[in-house]
Amino acid sequence: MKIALIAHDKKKSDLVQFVMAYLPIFEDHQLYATGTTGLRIQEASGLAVHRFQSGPLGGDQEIGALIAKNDMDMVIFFRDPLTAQPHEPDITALIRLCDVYSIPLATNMGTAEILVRGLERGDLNWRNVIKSSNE
Ligand SMILES: O=C(CO)COP(=O)(O)O
Repeated sequence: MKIALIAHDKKKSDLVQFVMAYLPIFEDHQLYATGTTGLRIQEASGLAVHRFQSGPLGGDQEIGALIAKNDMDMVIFFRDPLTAQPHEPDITALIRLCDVYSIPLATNMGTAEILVRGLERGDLNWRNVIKSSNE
């Protein structure tokens, strides 16, 4: 599965810890991230992460483009709800696209735990069915 990992600055350490906690699961999947988040995850975990632009420079939109092509299976986006972001429209657009394409989206660690455990159990295998029917 293709998983997008994104975190705002005050949530980056949480996301890195989350990835480390579930390393054996994340190792089995293709990881994508916005620029700075991806760098932090790569440095901490040694995992290969495809990095897009930093969020304020268009990274959220690049991930959104993959979602619009139904080419992203899960988004884990640790948002900071207490800090204004200069690229708020991009963030809203990314979340909207997840809803348009029914892409599982976690915006906090509590939901991310459920998604990742579900991923391990095979709860997201329906994504393979959708992708093969689109080919
Ligand atoms: O701003 C972001 C998401 O909206 C994250 O971008 P960075 O991972 O580059 O900090």
